[in-house]
Amino acid sequence: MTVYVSPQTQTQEAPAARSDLLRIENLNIYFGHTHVVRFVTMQIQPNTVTALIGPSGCGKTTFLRSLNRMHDLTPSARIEGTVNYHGENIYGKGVDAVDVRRRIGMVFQKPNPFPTMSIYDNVVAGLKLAGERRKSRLDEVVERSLKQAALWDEVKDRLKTPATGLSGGQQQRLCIARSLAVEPEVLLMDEPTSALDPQSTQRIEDLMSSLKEYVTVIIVTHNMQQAARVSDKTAFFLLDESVTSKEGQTSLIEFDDTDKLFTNPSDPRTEAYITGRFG
Ligand SMILES: Nc1ncnc2c1ncn2[C@@H]1O[C@H](COP(=O)(O)OP(=O)(O)OP(=O)(O)O)[C@@H](O)[C@H]1O
Repeated sequence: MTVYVSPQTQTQEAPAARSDLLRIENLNIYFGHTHVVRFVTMQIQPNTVTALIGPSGCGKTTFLRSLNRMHDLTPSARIEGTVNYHGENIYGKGVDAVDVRRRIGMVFQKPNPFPTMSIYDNVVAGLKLAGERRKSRLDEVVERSLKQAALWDEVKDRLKTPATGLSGGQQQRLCIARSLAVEPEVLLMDEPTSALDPQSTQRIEDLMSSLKEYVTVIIVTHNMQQAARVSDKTAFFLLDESVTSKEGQTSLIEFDDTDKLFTNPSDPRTEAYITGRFG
């Protein structure tokens, strides 16, 4: 089903199969002359958690941000290749980036609730912006989203108090609730626990498996144990400058079931990384 392309720009292409929620093909990302993400091709299946791992600077965040057009406002960024969402390129002509970001949401490294707003208003900020005013509808979305983000029980008696009164971990779950409120299909998470204490990290990790019921999650993490704990699939990224042939120049070294990648990787570079020999 086409969900974000205006009627004039819809293509006649048949919709992709449900198993092809996101199909990334030959994706290259440059900042100026620097080739940061190279020839990445991968498919993301619905209702899965995919972890992106790899050494610092290998382009994980850059890749993640390309999946909902977050580089649009970076003048030096250039993107080649395609990111097909339900069979249509999100970078295609006439595609509305705001609409893409509603369907493919993002949670950032540091919790960033709107500081002047209450817990309630944070959750419904996106819906209100889209014109929703019905109190019953807003109430319903607040309860549903906070429950999905495993925060409802902790805040249900203080919804109208400032979001800044919450702990860091609670603020991050509030940001997850805020993203879920507009019912995205995909949630991109950029190291969502790196600013949190171990207990809050654990809460978010626990949340991950239930989130899969509602959304497809793609998460960048520095923490390999976390990737192994929370994800179904893992993608290992690396910029291997020793490879000179164009065919070999891909940032995506290995992409497989998480169990397989961590126990029996196919590529020696993956093995070297997961056993701590570099990075
Ligand atoms: N806006 C930008 N302008 C120029 N270069 C950038 C920009 N954003 C990222 N880069 C560069 O792109 C490369 C990849 O960065 P990126 O943040 O994607 O890596 P990463 O794998 O997520 O690293 P880390 O694990 O340290 O967060 C780095 O060399 C970085 O300096």
